[in-house]
Amino acid sequence: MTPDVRPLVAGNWKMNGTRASLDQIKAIAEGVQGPLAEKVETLICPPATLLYVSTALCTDSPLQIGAQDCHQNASGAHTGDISAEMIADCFGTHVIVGHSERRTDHAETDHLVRAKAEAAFAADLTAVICIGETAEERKSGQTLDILKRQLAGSVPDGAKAERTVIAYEPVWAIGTGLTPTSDDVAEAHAFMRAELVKRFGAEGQSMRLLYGGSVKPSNARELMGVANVDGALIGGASLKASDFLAIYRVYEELTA
Ligand SMILES: O=C(CO)COP(=O)(O)O
Repeated sequence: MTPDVRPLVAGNWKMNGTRASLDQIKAIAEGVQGPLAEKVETLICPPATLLYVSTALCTDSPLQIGAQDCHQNASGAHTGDISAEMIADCFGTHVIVGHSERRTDHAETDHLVRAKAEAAFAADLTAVICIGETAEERKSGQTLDILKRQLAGSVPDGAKAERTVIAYEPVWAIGTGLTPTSDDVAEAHAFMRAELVKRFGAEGQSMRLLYGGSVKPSNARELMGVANVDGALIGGASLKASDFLAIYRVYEELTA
């Protein structure tokens, strides 16, 4: 954790979820009611098809709803894409940009990710900007160089802590059940913090740095307890309300 920074526990449903899954959103929305919500923010990013109906289910809950991607332009001839403005129009509050699956599946570059984050800011959304090294890059000792390059390339100038979340997701840890050691997470997060402070000063000190990649109820306590880890970006385990809530509740102890 980072002193004076409110953690964020976020779920990325990826290309999973139909109307039947709305029961899980409802259960999460109910489960995050209570005093812990004053200390810890929560967010679920369902597929775009469920965005509007999900926000409607959360009107009485602190659970926030976001999207998984946006186009860099505000509108126009871009078949199949959605804009940040459309997400905001559905009462979404956040958008994930630069997830490694999009960098791979859609050849997204740091330059494009930065433009998407700028589009998010323009629509008054919080951008959850994802970065992380591949297994090969880690093996060859390039992890910190990759993080440096991705941070420099993907985070817009003028990014503010209030609207910027960085998610460190080692590509090799996503959906594999593998996680870095606490020491490796601590090293990566301390490095990212230092880079952000160098560039953004006090704003960089309070930007939230999430860890993502095989976060489960069984390892959340350890990972969330690492210095400069201000929450989680959870894939598979966020699809089940009981798992998501179990991860959220590790903060009962961490914030006590
Ligand atoms: O990619 C992720 C979240 O964005 C992590 O996914 P898993 O939690 O399924 O490893």
